[in-house]
Order: sequence, then C-alpha cells, then structure tokens
Amino acid sequence: MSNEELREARELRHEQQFVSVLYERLDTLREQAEAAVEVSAGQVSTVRQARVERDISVAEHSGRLATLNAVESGLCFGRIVSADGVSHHIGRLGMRRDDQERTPLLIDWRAPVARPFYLATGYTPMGLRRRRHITTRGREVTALHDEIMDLADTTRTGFEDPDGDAVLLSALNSARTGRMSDIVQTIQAEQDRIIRAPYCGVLVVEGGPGTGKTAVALHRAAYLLYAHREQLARRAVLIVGPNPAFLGYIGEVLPSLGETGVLLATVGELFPGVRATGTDTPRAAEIKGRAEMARVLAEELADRQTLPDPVLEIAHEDHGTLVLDRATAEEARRRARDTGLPHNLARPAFAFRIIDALTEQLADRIGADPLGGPNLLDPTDIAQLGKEIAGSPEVQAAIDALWPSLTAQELVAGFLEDPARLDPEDAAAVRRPAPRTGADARIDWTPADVPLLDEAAELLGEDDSAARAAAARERQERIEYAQGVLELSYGSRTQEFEDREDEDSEVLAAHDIIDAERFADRHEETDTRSAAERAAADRTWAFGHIVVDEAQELSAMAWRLLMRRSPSRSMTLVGDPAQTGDAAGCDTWEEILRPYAGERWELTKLGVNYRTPAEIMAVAAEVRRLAEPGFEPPRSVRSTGAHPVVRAVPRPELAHAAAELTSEQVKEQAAEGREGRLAVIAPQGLLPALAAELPDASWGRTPDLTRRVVLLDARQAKGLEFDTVVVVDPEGILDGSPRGINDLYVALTRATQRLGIVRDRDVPPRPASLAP
Ligand SMILES: Nc1ncnc2c1ncn2[C@@H]1O[C@H](COP(=O)(O)OP(=O)(O)OP(=O)(O)O)[C@@H](O)[C@H]1O
Repeated sequence: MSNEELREARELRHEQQFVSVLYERLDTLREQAEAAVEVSAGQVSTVRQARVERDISVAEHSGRLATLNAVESGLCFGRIVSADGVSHHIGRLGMRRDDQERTPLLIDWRAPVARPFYLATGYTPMGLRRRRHITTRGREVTALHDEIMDLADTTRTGFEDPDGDAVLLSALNSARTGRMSDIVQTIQAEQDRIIRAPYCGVLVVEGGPGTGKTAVALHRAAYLLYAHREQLARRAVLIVGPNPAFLGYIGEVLPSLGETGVLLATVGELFPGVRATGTDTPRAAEIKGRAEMARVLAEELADRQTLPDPVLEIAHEDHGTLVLDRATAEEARRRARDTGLPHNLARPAFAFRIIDALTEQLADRIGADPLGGPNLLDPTDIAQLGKEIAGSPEVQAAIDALWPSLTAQELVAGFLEDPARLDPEDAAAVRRPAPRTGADARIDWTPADVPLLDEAAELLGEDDSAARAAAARERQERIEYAQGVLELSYGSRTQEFEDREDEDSEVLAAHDIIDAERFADRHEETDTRSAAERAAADRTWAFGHIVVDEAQELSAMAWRLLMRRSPSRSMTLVGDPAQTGDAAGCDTWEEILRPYAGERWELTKLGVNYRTPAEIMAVAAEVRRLAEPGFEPPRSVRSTGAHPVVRAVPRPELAHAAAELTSEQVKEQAAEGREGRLAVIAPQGLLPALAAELPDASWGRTPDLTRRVVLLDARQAKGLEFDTVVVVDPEGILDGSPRGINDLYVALTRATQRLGIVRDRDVPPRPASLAP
C-alpha cells in the first residue's frame, strides 16, 4: 500500500469508528424508548385519569421511538472542522453522550451550529477549516468527500473534492425509486436560506421545474418543527399537495428526517366526513373554483330563508288554525339576519319571534273578553301558551319550512341540482342530478366541491349547543372529582407533615397551590391523539403552519378554505405560475394573496434546475417560448450529452411506437446498470391505447409510482420525476386545454436523464424544434 492509500484507509477507519459509536448510541436510545413504551403500556389502572396519563405516555414514547427508527439510514452525513480544530458531526437528529456533561455527539442538521455545513464557501468560510460529506450504506462508511475552506490549511486526507459538488451530482444522477428522497446532505445555500426563513408571515417560493421547490418546502417544514417544536406540536403542520399520487411520492421525506406528526392532504381531503372521489370536467372545476361562488352560495342560502306567500296556515292540534302572515315572518327574518350569526345559529332568534307572534295571536283569541275588556289571560297563562306553541310539531314544521336547519352537504347538493344563480351555460356545466335516495353518502363529491362545502359550513355555522352543554357537564364532574382529590390531600396533611419541624417545607401538596377548578382544567387534556390526527378530523382546526406545494394550481375558493385554516397566516407557498395547468388556477401570486395578506408577503426565487439536464431543458424552453417569447429557463446544473430522441409516425401508430421507444429506453437503462423509473406521458385520450401496448405499466387514477413504467397524463405528472420520460403526441397535449403550453412544459421537464418524444407526423411540429 502506498503512503496515500494508508492515509486514506486510516481516515476512513477513524470515521467508521465514530459512525459506529453513533449507531451504538442510537441503539441504546431505541432500547430505552422501547422499554419506556412497554413500561407505560403495562401500567394497569382503573382510575380514568391514570389511564389517560398512561395513554399520553405511550404515545410520547412511541413517537420518540418512531423518530429513532426513521433516522437509521444516513444517520450521520457530514462533519465540520472549525479553524480552531473543533469538530462536529452533522446528522439527522441530535444525540449526546451518556456522560455527566451530556457532551454533544451528533448535531441536528437544523441546529445553528450546523449552518456553516450548508453555507460556508471558500470566500466566506464562516470559521470553517474543512467540510466533509460522509456517505454511508447501512452502517458502513463508503465514501468521504472533503472541501478545504481555509486555503492556508495544508493538511490533506486524500478525499479532497476540488469542485465540491461530487456528492450533489451523485445524488442527482442516482436512479429514481418512485419516492422522493430527502436532500439533507446536499442542501444548497440558496435553498438553506429559504428553509430557515422566519416562521411568521407568508413566504412564497417561486422557481422553474426541478429547482427543488418541493424539497425545500418539506425541509422547511422539518426545520420549523425543530425550531418551534412547542408551538407546532400543538397546532400541527399541514402540507397540501395537488393529488394523492403526489402525496405518496413525497410521503417519505419528512419521516426520513425524523418528523412523523405532519398532516399531508389534498384540498379535496380537508372536509372531514367527505371523501371526494368524483371527478369534474375541467370546465365545471373552473366554475366551482371562482371567487364569486362565495357570493353565489350566500345568496343560495338567503333563498332558503323563505317567506309565506301570502300566509302560512298552521293547523294546531288543540287550538285550531294559526295564521302566520308575510309581514310577521319578514320581521322575524330581519331580526334573525341582524344577529350577524351564521344561518343555523341564527335560527333560534327566528324561531323565537315566530313563536312569540303566534302566542300573541292565540292569546288574543282565547283570552278575548266577550265584553270588550282587556285580555283575560294573565302572564303565567300566556307563558304556558308559549310553551305549547313552541312544543307543537306543526309550529316546528312551519319554522323548518321558513328557516330550515341545514348541513353544508344539503346546501351544496341543492345548489348543484339547480344552479339557477349561474348563467345558463355555467349552470349546465356544473348541474348534477339529485341522488336517487337523497342520502348524503350517495353523492359523488368531487375535489372542487370541497371548498364549496367548506364555504357552506361557514355560512351555516354549527349548532354545537348540545356539545357545549355536554362539555360543561363533563367539566362540572371533573371539578367535583378534583374537590374530592383535594379534600383527601388536605385530610392526609396532618399525618404527612405534623411531625415535621420545618413548617416551610419545600414539599407542596396539591391543595397548597391549586383550587379544584384549576386542578380539573389541568387534567382536561384527555385526547391522546396527535395534533395532526385531531386536525384531520376537525374542519375548523387552525394550523400552526401550512405548506402548499404546486400552489399555482389552487382555485380562489380553495384559497378561501386554506386561509381559514391559517388565521395566523404562517404559510409557505411554493409553485411556478409557468406550470399552471388547472383552469381554476391562478397566474400571479398577487392575485392569490392580495385579499388575505395585502402587501405583507415575501417572494423568494430559486434559479438552478437540479433535475432536468441542459439538453432536455433546451427543448422544454422552446415550448415555453410559445407563450413567453423572451423566456429564459432556470440554469441546469448538469448536462448529460444525451439529446432528446424524437420519432414521428402516423397517428394510428402513436401508441405502438411509444411502446417500442419505451422498451428500448428500458433496455438502455438496464445496460447502464440503472434500474430507475420511466414515465410515458400522453393526452388522456391516448392512455387506454397506450395501456394496451404497455401491459406492465401502472396507470389510472392513482398510479403506483414505484413500478418500473408508469403511464400518466400531463396533470398527473405534475411535481413528479423519473429517470426517463417518453412524451407522446406533444401537440395533442398542447391543444388539449387552454393551458396546454404549461402542461407540455411540465411533461417535458420530468426526466433526470433521458427524454423521448413520439409525435404525429401529419401535424406541424410546435415548436419547430420538436421535429425529428
Ligand atoms: N440540494 C439538493 N440536493 C440534492 N438533490 C436536490 C437538491 N435540490 C433539489 N434536488 C433534487 O432535484 C429534484 C427536483 O426537486 P423538486 O422536485 O423539489 O423540484 P421542484 O422545483 O418542486 O420541481 P417541479 O416544479 O418541476 O415540480 C429532486 O429529485 C430533488 O431531490
């Protein structure tokens, strides 16, 4: 072995020894967490409070265990050595030695100490002498890459990486798996600044395809959970993505960073109790997403607050016919509306006026003095009459007819059956026949219906008086229980402390510091579900932070829903208006944010494309220039030398030619020793023919992205990436929707290595560069 080889072997051995110590420590912590879970779970008690405490403790220790299990792969990935020789290892979570000083062993990548690992450069070394990337497979250290920050430092390890980008390029070139990986080892400086940007306010991250917007958004969520753990663990973080397949694609990133308590959802999943499995035509979705739908629904609801025309006759069981005239009902309606309360909560005010008027009418009739004197009924009689009126099923039916108690589902379903407030063409596009049985469960709700349901729920309000009464009763029981506990505690005082000389004992009993009410409140936290689980079940939950990916796709109505879930407006929105495909989507951030945040939001941009090689990006940019002649794409960090392959065939042969090109590409990938993933992206109408030609491909509503070949339309491909992409009938995608240019741009920018295009030879290529 040469001296250099010996030096390298020694360096690698040292690093391996340290990494092994880290894994030993991880194992110990895991064993402790496992034991703690077992001990907590084994505690048997008949006392409710003890059971609750046990469940909370099991949940806490299980969460800790899940975190420790999640960081197994790539536990430690970096090391920084400062100018004064102090060294820190950087990893997925922080760990300390089990010594008296609790010496730090591994620094969490999110800790301030780790920051130079991401930001230091030769020009601004931030006090570093050297930065090392440590690559591991399992628990074995397989490679080291060192960057020298202090040019005066002449020591060499043999692992120097002169360009400092070997680890990044290796990550970008690695075969895709159908699941997004974290980028914690190679976060770039421009990305790091966004990840660690302040927690409050609305931060918009804009960038072209492949600039790492999704990766940055997810790492930002992990960072915020670390930096503001207390607040966010209670209020939870919500991550919104465009469709379930995309959420599956990104779903492993946060767990790999040790964060498991985050809610991932599409907007269509944010109305508890409704599963939006239906589909709208693009036009119907666009109409339902318009901001004016808020007004339309409010007017629809106002129409449900009806008036008798001219009178409503109520046949009372005991007292004959009562007559409710239009003026009385109108007055009651005005008063109920004037309360400013949502519809269902204003209903008692309406009912009160109606009952009052009917009682008066009946009292006039029954108590009328035949001799013309004053009414013969006294106030007690009148109160009794009022009770009878209020309890009468006929009167209740009349109130229901004029001011019905409604659910959001009823209001929206009714509107969609007869969207009379829309112009006739729009109405025809959104109209949906009544379900045969009228039962909610049978309505095929669509994702675009969900913001309408949420709007309706806001307008209606929830009559939670029964739930509140139950909660009050429960609290009273807890107070009584607490009084019992405190009395016992006080009773035992004499025995406990009587014989003690020091009256100012530091031991405090419960009765010394709290009263029964506070004691009861302290034990109120009985819900052991995580904040994310509770948030998922609660329509009115206010999240601590919301991250919206592909934010450009959301409709104005979807934004109304999301803003209600974020009263503090602590949000990170990432997207690219050039990729907007949804007809309901927005073109500018101002359009989205002005109504909610005015000028108080910040725009940041990412400008380097980590995904798409320069050769592919050149073709995609030509497409974009059809809409924006001066368009400049984000700079690709790599160039592969592999130019896109274009084939032109007669239209009937498109599917067959695409299948042929696909199998050629799969073979080429295999010959390179690359497993990887391949996507065939085509207009929706071609998918069945392609599926017949590609029997092993996964396709459909929620394709399995881990399969070797998947078949998608351009909308489904949004946000995803594959080693190789074959785009079929690009002009078909271009002409397929009003935002077809954006759709084609998305389709062409999904590949990390190769792009193939199969086009109809009888249509003129658009742009000209798509010609073979
Ligand atoms: N710093 C980095 N280190 C390693 N890989 C990175 C880095 N930044 C981005 N990537 C990779 O680049 C690819 C593109 O990232 P991402 O999907 O986040 O981009 P995007 O801007 O959301 O793209 P699009 O708008 O096209 O959906 C991913 O594979 C991601 O892991």
